Amino acid sequence: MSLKVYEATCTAPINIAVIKYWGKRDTKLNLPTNSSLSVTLSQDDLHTKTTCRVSPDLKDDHLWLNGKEEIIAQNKRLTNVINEMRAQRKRMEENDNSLPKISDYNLHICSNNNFPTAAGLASSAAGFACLTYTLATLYQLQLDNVQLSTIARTGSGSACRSLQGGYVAWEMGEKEDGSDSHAIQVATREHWPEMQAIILVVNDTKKKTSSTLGMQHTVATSPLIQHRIKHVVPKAMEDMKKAILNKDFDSFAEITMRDSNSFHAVCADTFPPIYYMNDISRAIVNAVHDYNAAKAALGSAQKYTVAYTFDAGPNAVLYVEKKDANNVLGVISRLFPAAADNNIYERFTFNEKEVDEVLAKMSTPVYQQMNAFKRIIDTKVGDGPRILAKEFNENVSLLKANGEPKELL
Ligand SMILES: Nc1ncnc2c1ncn2[C@@H]1O[C@H](COP(=O)(O)OP(=O)(O)OP(=O)(O)O)[C@@H](O)[C@H]1O
Ligand SMILES: C[C@@](O)(CCOP(=O)(O)OP(=O)(O)O)CC(=O)O
Repeated sequence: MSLKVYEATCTAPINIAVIKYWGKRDTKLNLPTNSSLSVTLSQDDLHTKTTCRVSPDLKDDHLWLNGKEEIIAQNKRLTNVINEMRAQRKRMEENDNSLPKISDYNLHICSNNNFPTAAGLASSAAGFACLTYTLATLYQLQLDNVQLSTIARTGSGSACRSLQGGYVAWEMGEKEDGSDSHAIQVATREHWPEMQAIILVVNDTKKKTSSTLGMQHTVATSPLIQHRIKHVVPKAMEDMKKAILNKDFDSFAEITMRDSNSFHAVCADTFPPIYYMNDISRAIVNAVHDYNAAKAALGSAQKYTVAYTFDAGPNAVLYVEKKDANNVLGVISRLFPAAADNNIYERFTFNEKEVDEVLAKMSTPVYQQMNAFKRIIDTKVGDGPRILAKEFNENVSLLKANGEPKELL
């Protein structure tokens, strides 16, 4: 006879930083050398989904990521989060005898990302936020989002910012134990609903230098990062919070682009240098500056209509207000053409006359190589993690009744 099963399934969003986290002062606890700030993107488009189950039936702990087993004991990031959540549950059980002793049961975890893993699309952020949130739901822990963020941080730094929706700051903190290094919401997604993001996926394969290692090399070898930490980021954080609260797109855009450039400059200052952006990324940067100038010349009251940012990879994330998103994409479709048999732009309809008007004021040449993008994701600002089920539900769970992972769809 099968014994009682406790299970939870949740989803969590990715976040894309507009002020980047790059550098650790403590590599075990993922304590950063600077604060950072990000925008949470909609889970309707990109998300991690995770099911966690405990039961006296299960013989060992197991975790499957995108259908493939990961050995938990060999992955410090996973053990950090899982051990801490178990310990929290155990303390609760010790203080309340009426609670079932589920912290002693083995765990089966199944997690799927609906987008490429380890390709610079913040999979570790969504992944560890989802793991933390799903375990908290399973174990019924009474922790708020700020407390959860300190635990998710020990899995992957950027994950602490995916526990809330909207605009989220990760305050670096000062304490050695990391208890004050957590994420705080700056504004909800409803505060600035016009904000949209367009992700131009240039490459969706696993990157050569992981963020974890890349930032450690930068801290160890780059003199420039000291300037970034001490003088650039503190002011950018203050100015960015004001820009968001005032819904001031010009300031938001300029700080975002400058910070992306500052981050890639410290990567280039690393020895040997790290280059995440490629020729297509740089062509996008030039096109965005040219586009902004053309719009201003055509009488736009804004200095910037669109902003770019690049994480540890060549993919561009463009932030743009809803009123401008279609025109920006229309111009991109002309400058980065798709071959006749490539339908990447097909789902969009552009006002070709308005696209021509902007292009006439621009000097960026058409990119010679066709099919620059593997995929285009147009999305909006989103909410924090969602609970899909607090018990086993066959339709929602990623695990079969016998505890094995379901086949990937
Ligand atoms: N759903 C998940 N559950 C648990 N761990 C995950 C999940 N998704 C990703 N990870 C972990 O995160 C690692 C990828 O992190 P990495 O920082 O290299 O790439 P990324 O997060 O996609 O890119 P970046 O952080 O630079 O934007 C994976 O190899 C895996 O260990
Ligand atoms: C460029 C970034 O995306 C780097 C993210 O680094 P990670 O959070 O993936 O690093 P670890 O803490 O080692 O897991 C910038 C950012 O998201 O702030």
